Amino acid sequence: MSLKGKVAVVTGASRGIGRGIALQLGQAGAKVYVTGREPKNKIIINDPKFPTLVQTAQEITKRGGQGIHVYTDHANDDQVKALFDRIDAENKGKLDILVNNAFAAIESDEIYQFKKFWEYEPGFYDLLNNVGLRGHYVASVFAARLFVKHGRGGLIVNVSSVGAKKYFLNAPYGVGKAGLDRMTADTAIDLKPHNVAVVSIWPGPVRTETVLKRADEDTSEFAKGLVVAETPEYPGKAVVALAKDPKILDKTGKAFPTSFLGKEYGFKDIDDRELPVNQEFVELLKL
Ligand SMILES: NC(=O)c1ccc[n+]([C@@H]2O[C@H](COP(=O)([O-])OP(=O)(O)OC[C@H]3O[C@@H](n4cnc5c(N)ncnc54)[C@H](O)[C@@H]3O)[C@@H](O)[C@H]2O)c1
Repeated sequence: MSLKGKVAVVTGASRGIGRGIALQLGQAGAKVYVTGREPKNKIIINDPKFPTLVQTAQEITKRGGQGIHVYTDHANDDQVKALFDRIDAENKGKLDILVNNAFAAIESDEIYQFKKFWEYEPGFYDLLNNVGLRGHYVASVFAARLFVKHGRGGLIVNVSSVGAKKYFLNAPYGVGKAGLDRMTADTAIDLKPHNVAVVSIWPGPVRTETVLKRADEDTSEFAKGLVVAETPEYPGKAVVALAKDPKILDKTGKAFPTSFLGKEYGFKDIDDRELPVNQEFVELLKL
């Protein structure tokens, strides 16, 4: 079963997990709208050393889907509304999948300072949760309006983390991820009568460009752990499996580790590794 004919949006897809998810959706045949901020330095757009939104869209098309890049700053509600208006107009209201992934803090140096919450300025909370939690809420509002108006069902996947259930990185990271999983649970209740499922995924450590660059400069246990980490496309395989599941509404409102979904749906990472189910995550989620 392919995703040909399906229309998807992946937010924050110029690099990292968003890019990995967008590429897998494209490989499965979907039309994928990918979002990210417009680069300030136009010269890098065609430089293969710098992952860009345009390159993600091109790679989606190369793999058999249709990639469309739409420069969108997810801190700007008007731009997000314009994105969904465009999708509505270009697809006669058809939208099947929204993946809420854009996240502003991983690229900032501050997050790696591992300070106590009061040692950061209050605005640190906004860096973690404006494009993250709030931006995911805003995109969900506009996507839900399309899903409900056109009555064809749908799927929202929220990219969450173990930070939803235990201390990870810093206090506002956990607040945002716990809020996101709660958003998954509560928006799922509102959307279930419209056959729209909402699911959170928890990747394990992922070998994104940013994380690998940090790991090069780092000798911590976290950096060593990356040897067994997921590639950015493994969460993408999880999203594709969820999108193909005819019983997806059985999962609505809940969070799932990507490795748990790998076992359940029988997919491997793109380098052919079968990732062990993360038992700590499974216990935290009481799956
Ligand atoms: N990397 C990991 O190991 C890991 C593990 C579990 C969960 N996660 C979660 O996955 C999500 C993505 O993380 P990542 O590691 O891929 O981060 P990343 O920094 O590599 O990628 C974030 C993406 O969001 C985009 N973005 C940032 N600000 C934006 C804005 N204002 N508007 C539009 N796009 C914007 C970036 O351009 C980029 O494409 C986060 O929610 C993170 O918590 C990451």
